[in-house]
Amino acid sequence: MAEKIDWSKYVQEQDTALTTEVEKIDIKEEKKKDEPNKESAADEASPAEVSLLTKIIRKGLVSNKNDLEIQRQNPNSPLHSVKTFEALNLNPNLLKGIYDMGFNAPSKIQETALPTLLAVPSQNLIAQSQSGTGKTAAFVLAMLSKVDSTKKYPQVLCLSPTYELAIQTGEVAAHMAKFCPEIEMKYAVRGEEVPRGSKLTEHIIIGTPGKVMDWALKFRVFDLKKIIVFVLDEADVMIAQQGHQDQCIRIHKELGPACQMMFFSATYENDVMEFAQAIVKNPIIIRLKREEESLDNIQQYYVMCPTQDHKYKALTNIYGTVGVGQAIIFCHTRKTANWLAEKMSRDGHAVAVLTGDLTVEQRINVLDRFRGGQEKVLITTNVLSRGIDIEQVTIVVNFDLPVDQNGRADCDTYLHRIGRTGRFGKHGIAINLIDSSTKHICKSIEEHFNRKINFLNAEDCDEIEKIAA
Ligand SMILES: Nc1ncnc2c1ncn2[C@@H]1O[C@H](COP(=O)(O)OP(=O)(O)OP(=O)(O)O)[C@@H](O)[C@H]1O
Repeated sequence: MAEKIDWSKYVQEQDTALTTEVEKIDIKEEKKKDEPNKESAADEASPAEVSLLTKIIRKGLVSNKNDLEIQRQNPNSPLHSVKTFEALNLNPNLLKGIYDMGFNAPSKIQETALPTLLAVPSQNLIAQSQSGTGKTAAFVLAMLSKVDSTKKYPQVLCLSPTYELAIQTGEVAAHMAKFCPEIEMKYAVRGEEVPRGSKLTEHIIIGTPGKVMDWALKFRVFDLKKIIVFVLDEADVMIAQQGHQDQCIRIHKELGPACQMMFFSATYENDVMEFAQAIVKNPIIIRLKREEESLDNIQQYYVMCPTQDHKYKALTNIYGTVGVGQAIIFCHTRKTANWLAEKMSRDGHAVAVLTGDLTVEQRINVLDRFRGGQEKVLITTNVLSRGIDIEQVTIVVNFDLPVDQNGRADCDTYLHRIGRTGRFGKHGIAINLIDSSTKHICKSIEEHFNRKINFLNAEDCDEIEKIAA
């Protein structure tokens, strides 16, 4: 008979080993600047909130103009891309599900990642691609393809950082598996309970780390050793965020050596990527090349405004003249955002405001209304800087330029703020309201991206009309 393992001892040992490894790699728990802050500080969201809001705000596929960079540690790994879903030799009922979702051809990340995800023998993957480029659909398709429905136990495990994202992924899976009723799924999220002593018979588990850990390690309702596919969605958040990190790593440690790893994220900080590579054996790595090109369709301007009131006047002038589409206005603090929202509302504009004051539910509500066009102007802070993917947004205004904790130009945030308008070859306009004390920041941004930011006279309606044409 096989020797009985003392799991609690085993888990403890693994934890200690892992903690040492994590410390060695020096993953920051969460950056201080991401913490909810005092009134005067910049308003930032946690990565988990950002990813949730990003998903909520976005509709439809974002076409990725940037190249993906592929690295592989094992040169013998097969690498090819596919231009059609048929070329993947999928179960015909899955293919039917894909077409039923309205997908005609794979997106860039799908054409690159799917052959690796579906390869036999299985191949580990760490993939990065921007939000909305089809990552979820890619790993869901791989999850469904790998299931052996004749075996009545969990074989695929997908971890998401939040309840909402787990449900969203489950909904994608349910739609894709519409014509494969034999594949069964189970959510391991809050509110879902399983009787102690029972064994799960579903093939796929989609859940949050805490619940999955309870089910797998405390109640033992399924066996992590039998999982053949392990998906870490929002891997960046999962690895870098305290709480999630410990749980994911514990779960990961329990998986069998042959389990296929699929790590997906829109962003990977370097230390997180380093850590991912330390725990995923021989992965193929698909990384996004830097987004420099995303400024191509966006005309950038600056307007000189000596005071806050001048900024306000410039803003209403520009918006009143351009008038079409929707606008997002970024402020540095919640206080400015609320002040501006109040002033614009008083002047009869339909504005929405989204700051870190609101609960996640309230933010979703605000975004839903904005996406539905109920408000034309959304005033926000950095809480939303990485989540702008609303097609009808034609103007992004930096009421305050993004700066880092040291008051220097925050070029990454600038790119995130303005880089989501002007998609699909459409023109987008970015307007920066500056004064003599922030002119140098505008200059730094201009130099960083090597893209001209032109002067705009906000009192000259003809000129404004010209830029909007
Ligand atoms: N091949 C495709 N053809 C058409 N639409 C697609 C395709 N793949 C995905 N989509 C759609 O594009 C949208 C974005 O896809 P998906 O949610 O998979 O992106 P994502 O990269 O996972 O985004 P995020 O990082 O926000 O999770 C969804 O509405 C999805 O239904």
